[in-house]
Amino acid sequence: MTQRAHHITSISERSEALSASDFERELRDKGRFYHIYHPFHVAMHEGRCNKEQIRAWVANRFYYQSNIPMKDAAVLANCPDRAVRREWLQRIIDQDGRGDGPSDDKGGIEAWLYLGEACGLKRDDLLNHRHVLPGVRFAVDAYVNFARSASWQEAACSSLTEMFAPEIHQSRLSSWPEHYPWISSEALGYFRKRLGEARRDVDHGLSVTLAHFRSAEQQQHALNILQFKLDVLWCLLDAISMAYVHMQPPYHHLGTEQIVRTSL
Ligand SMILES: O=C(O)c1cc(C(=O)O)c2c(n1)C(=O)C(=O)c1cc(C(=O)O)[nH]c1-2
Repeated sequence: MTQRAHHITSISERSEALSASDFERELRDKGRFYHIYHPFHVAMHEGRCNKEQIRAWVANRFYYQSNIPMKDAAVLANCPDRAVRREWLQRIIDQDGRGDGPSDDKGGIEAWLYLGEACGLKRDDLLNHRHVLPGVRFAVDAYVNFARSASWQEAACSSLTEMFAPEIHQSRLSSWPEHYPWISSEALGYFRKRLGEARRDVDHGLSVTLAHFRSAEQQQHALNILQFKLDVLWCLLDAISMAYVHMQPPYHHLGTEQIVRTSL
């Protein structure tokens, strides 16, 4: 806590802009706040999650997954630069795929549904977001709304948590087969697929960010945006922990009483 407070002060007091390489180093240093260090993620990595907790994570994380293409469509909608749009479009295709035929790339969302079904979840329940906790919904919606209202460069910067994603996907590929052998290894295809895609996205997002945020003030703004996105990811796991580790989901005092939720 003290270390973090000190870190933030030291950057915000700086009046001169950092060189591109120092700025990149500061952005990468934010990896200290990545959700790979969240107690739920650590437990998942170390094989301490039960089936219900794994299923809860997969179902709730799917809400993030489903919203990524809408977030990327918001970036496109706000971007007047055709060359950037051409490149950014690939992110939507990565998630949505190109079709459902045997030779088509079915995309990341379909790969996540496959993972969900391999974990014992129902496809319809995933698609209807039946298991999604309010805290997860609010955090993910905050990310999408940010991308809608911010400039496309700010939204590009917010995607930079992906700098830390290959390590987290790799950690799941390495530890899940040992700890959770009831999930087939083909079902981990999504994590494999993202290793390369995330690196490519980061090259693009980083080049946009380094070129756009130039003054000390702008660089600090970019670091704040990245922190906001780290907060989004952390909050997802907080909500999941509350419900499935501490066994205190929202309104748990009412016992098994069903909540009727209709869209607003
Ligand atoms: O499972 C994860 O821990 C994780 C984290 C992140 C991230 O760091 O934002 C992404 C993904 N996965 C991911 O699969 C993905 O497609 C993705 C896109 C983005 C983004 O902000 O545009 N983040 C992430």
